[in-house]
Amino acid sequence: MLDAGAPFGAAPPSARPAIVTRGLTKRFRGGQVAVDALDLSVPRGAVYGFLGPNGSGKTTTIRMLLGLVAPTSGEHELLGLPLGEALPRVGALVEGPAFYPYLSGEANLRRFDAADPAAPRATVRRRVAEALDRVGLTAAAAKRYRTYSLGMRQRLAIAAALLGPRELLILDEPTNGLDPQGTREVRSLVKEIAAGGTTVFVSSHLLAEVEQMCTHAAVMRAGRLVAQGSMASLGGGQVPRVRVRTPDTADALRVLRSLGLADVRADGPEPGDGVSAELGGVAPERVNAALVGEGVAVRGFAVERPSLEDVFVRLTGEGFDVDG
Ligand SMILES: Nc1ncnc2c1ncn2[C@@H]1O[C@H](COP(=O)(O)OP(=O)(O)OP(=O)(O)O)[C@@H](O)[C@H]1O
Repeated sequence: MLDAGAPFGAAPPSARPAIVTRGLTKRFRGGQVAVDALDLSVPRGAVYGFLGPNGSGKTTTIRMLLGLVAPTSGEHELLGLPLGEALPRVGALVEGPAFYPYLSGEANLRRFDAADPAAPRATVRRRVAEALDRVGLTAAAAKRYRTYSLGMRQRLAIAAALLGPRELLILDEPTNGLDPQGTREVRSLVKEIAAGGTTVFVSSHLLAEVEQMCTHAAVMRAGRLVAQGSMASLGGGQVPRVRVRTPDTADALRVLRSLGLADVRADGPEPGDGVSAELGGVAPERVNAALVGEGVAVRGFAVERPSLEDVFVRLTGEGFDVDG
């Protein structure tokens, strides 16, 4: 929680979350509230998925975080620092940079870097080489941009955000418009960048993407934050259950209890309705072997994993595109 005294707490900057917002609000002219009293807290080292349907306020939030648009009210802090000090340590991909099709990836990055007055000229060669290496484009550095695949183009855009040492990377829908191959490339790149210690804040309208890539997530609905936390806590309360279809209800219940499973119950009043229990840490094959070993006729056996999709659809009242 934020400290009531100092705006964002008294801890030293390095001990504060990578992103904190308090009451962050954007009301556009015409009265529409795009972002409504947002309280985010992004832990250091997280891959933080900023999830919400189109129009839920993700881009507007990111633009406020980066100082590209002024909030109507509320405040925020990046890396525990005033925005001017934080921004050189933050890489961002909001609207993809416009690259020249006839220039190489390397030449494009040099041009991009030249447009940043804060970037030290003397080190451009090394910084461009490092950024290309980080996104796996060293071998394609001299090739013209127009020959790049969609995934390579997006990796170059991320390289542009990595031209300096970054503690925080903010990416707005980095897989939007990519083919499945490009999407895989960008996802694994995000994981690699995070493994190197950079906090990544990534927006997406794709639930599956956030599930695969992120350690934490926030869920937006119509400008409001409806949930945030670790992926485990967001799916909280829903533990995997084992479900057994069998006519031998009483015996099956006895075996499941003997294995120490929790919440063991018959799934219906009729023989054959089956039984179920929370799996806990017990391996499903052990459960099945125990049932069969005790002579229970197992006609069906399934482990039902908790579905974050169910949780998120309930929170947002809308379906997510889960095929991403
Ligand atoms: N400059 C603007 N003027 C007026 N309304 C705006 C402006 N920018 C965004 N909005 C509105 O604010 C709301 C939130 O938009 P925003 O782009 O932040 O959402 P989003 O979650 O990023 O969605 P998308 O993924 O479609 O970009 C939308 O209803 C949008 O129409």
